[in-house]
Amino acid sequence: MKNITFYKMTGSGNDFILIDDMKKVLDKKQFPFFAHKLCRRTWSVGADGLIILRPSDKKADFKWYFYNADGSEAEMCGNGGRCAARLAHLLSITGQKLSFETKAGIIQAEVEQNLVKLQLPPPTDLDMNIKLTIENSSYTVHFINTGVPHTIFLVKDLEKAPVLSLGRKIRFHSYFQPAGTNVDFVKVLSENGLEIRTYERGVEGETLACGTGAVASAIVAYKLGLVASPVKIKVRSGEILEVFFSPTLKEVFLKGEVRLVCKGKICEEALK
Ligand SMILES: N[C@@H](CCC[C@H](N)C(=O)O)C(=O)O
Repeated sequence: MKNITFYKMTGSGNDFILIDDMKKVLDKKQFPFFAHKLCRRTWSVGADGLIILRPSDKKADFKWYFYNADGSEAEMCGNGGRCAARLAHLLSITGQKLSFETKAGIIQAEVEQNLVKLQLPPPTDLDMNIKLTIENSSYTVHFINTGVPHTIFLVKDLEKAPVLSLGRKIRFHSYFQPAGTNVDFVKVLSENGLEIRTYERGVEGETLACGTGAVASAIVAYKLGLVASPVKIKVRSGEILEVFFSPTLKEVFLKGEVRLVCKGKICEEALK
């Protein structure tokens, strides 16, 4: 790992370490360990997740390996996917229109300078109006899988929403086991506008943005008759993600800004 080049990128405030391993020099078995060590803030590079680009076995431009900060592997990540697409284009691994292989299927992407649009897999497992009892209080939530599992909780006051405490209780609630869930607290702003805060599985805390969470929130709000496509979603960083979809939800897109922050070499001590 020593002397390996990494890139730090942020997708609307969701930050990632990216490594080009198209030549397959790294040991795949160590990817979870690298994620766990490198994503530690203060002690290492620090990020919400680690993304490793490798050649695709199927008919895509590349295959990615995505790990959360705790070293767990996730099937998909909307903001990470937008970062990976932009990096692959910047490194001339792909053209402006590209595809990449994930555990959630092949994702299509389009890069236009710092704006990246992804087509996500059609959502699955929609489960509306779930009644949860947590410490003698009842909550009505909604579940959807937009590549990864998300639970949506509609709130009126997002500033006062107990994202960490209630988010963690919902994330680990028996109803969602064994996979667990990400939890999005959602406020409806208008027919085409939402604001969200997300508790992320695998980061085990609030992140500044979540792409699959933005998509999940927009689709659940659409199913409840609260919004129509396109939906602009304000995330915790203050940035706006755009989600648009066909009425049947067979085509779902996520668009937003991506920044390349820096490029560097991993030092041995970053893994200590
Ligand atoms: N931040 C991501 C989602 C990353 C995966 C998630 N933490 C999980 O384990 O399900 C996004 O932008 O979609």
